[in-house]
Amino acid sequence: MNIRLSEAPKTSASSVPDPVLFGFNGPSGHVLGRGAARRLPAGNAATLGSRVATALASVGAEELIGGALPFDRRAEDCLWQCRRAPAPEPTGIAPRGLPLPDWRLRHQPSATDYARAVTRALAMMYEESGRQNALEKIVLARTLLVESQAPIPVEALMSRLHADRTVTAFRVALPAGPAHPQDRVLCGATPELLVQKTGRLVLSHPLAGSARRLADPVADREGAEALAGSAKDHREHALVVEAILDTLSPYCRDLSCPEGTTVTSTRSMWHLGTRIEGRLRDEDTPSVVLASALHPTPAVCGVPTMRAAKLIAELEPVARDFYAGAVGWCDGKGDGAWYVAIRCAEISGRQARLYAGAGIVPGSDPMAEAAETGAKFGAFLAALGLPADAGLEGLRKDGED
Ligand SMILES: C=C(O[C@@H]1C=C(C(=O)O)C=C[C@H]1O)C(=O)O
Repeated sequence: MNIRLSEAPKTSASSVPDPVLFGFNGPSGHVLGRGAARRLPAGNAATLGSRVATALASVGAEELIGGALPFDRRAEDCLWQCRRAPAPEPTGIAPRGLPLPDWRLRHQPSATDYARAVTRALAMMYEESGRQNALEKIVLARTLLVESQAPIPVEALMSRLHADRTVTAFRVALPAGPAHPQDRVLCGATPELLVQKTGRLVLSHPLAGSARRLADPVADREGAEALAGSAKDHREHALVVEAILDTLSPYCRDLSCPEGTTVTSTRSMWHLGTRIEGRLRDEDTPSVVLASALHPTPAVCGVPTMRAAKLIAELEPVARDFYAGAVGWCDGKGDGAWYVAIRCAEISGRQARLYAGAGIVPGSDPMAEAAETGAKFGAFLAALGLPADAGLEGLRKDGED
C-alpha cells in the first residue's frame, strides 16, 4: 500500500485501514490520530499561533491536532487535524519485519569528526568566557544511517520501542516535499516531556546530564551516583530548567519545581531531570502554543539560544529536520502533551536516519560526548534488532563489553 500523505488521505475502502498520522504510547497513555485527515496550512513558528487558533475553532469532540515541529523555528511544521482513534486491541500476534534482515550502518559524521566539532565549540566557549553573549552551552548531534534490504516496519518498531515503559514511543507521518521525494515517518521513544497541559495545569520534565546504563548492576549504580554528583552535569541541567521557568512564568500564576533535580532513567540511559509544575493564567492557551514558545530549550540547542542554533547549523554536517523539534498532540480545548523529539529516526522506505546529541559545556570531554551520543542510539538500534552498541564503534574502552 502506498498512500501519499502529501494529499489529504481519502476515506478509505472498508478493508484498508486509514493511515496513522500520529501516535503516542507511553506513561500518560495511548493517543492515536488516524482518519479524516487534513493537514494544517504549513508554516513556521511565527505563524503557528494563528494557524492553530483557526484549526481549533473547527476541531470536533472526536478530533485532535497533532504532529511535529521542526528543530529550526524558521522551517515548516507538519501538523494534522484528524480523528482520535481508539487504541488498537492487542491481537497477540507479534508485528513482523524485525529484526531487520540485512542492514548496513553509516556514521555521519564519524565519532572522531563529531569530537572535533565538540573541541571547536569548547574552544569558542573558553575564549569568550566572561564576555557578553558568550556561548555557555551547545548541544551537538550526529547521525547514524541504517540501510536495509527490506522496508522498515514502523508498526513493529513502535511496539518494540514501547517495551521500555519509561519512555513515550511516538510516530508522526511526514509528507513528501521538494526536499524529500518520499513520504517519511518520524519515529522514536522519547524520555523527555516538553510540556503537558490539562485544564489549567502545566507540567514539564526537562532532562539534561546523562550517563549510559551498564549491564553490571554495581557499575550501573555507580554511574548514576557519579551523575548525581557531577557539577558539570548539574550546570548543563540548570540552564535548561532556568530557560523553561523563564518562558513559562509569564503564562503562569504559579510555577515550581517541587521535587528539585533527581536522577531518572530509561532502560539504556540515566539522566538528571526536574519536574516543573504550574497553573496557567489563561487555561485556553493551547499546549502546542506553549510547546512552540518553549522550543528549542537548551536541552537540544544551547545558551544563548540564537548563537547556539547558528553554530549547530555550521558544525553539524546533516540537517536536523524534525529531530530535536517537538512532537505531540492537543484536543479541541488545547489540552495535550508535547515531547522533545529525541531518541528517534526519520524513516523512509528501507532507510532510517537515527539522530543523537549531547550537551556541551566547559568541562565536557569531546570523546566522552561522542560516546554519550553513541549510547543514545542504543535503544533505537535494539528496537530495530541491531546491536545496541553499534553506535559506540571505535569508542569502547578496554574491558567494556
Ligand atoms: C539531545 C539529546 O538528548 C538531550 C540531551 C541530554 C544531555 O546532553 O545530557 C539529555 C537529554 C536530552 O535532553 C538526544 O538524545 O539526542
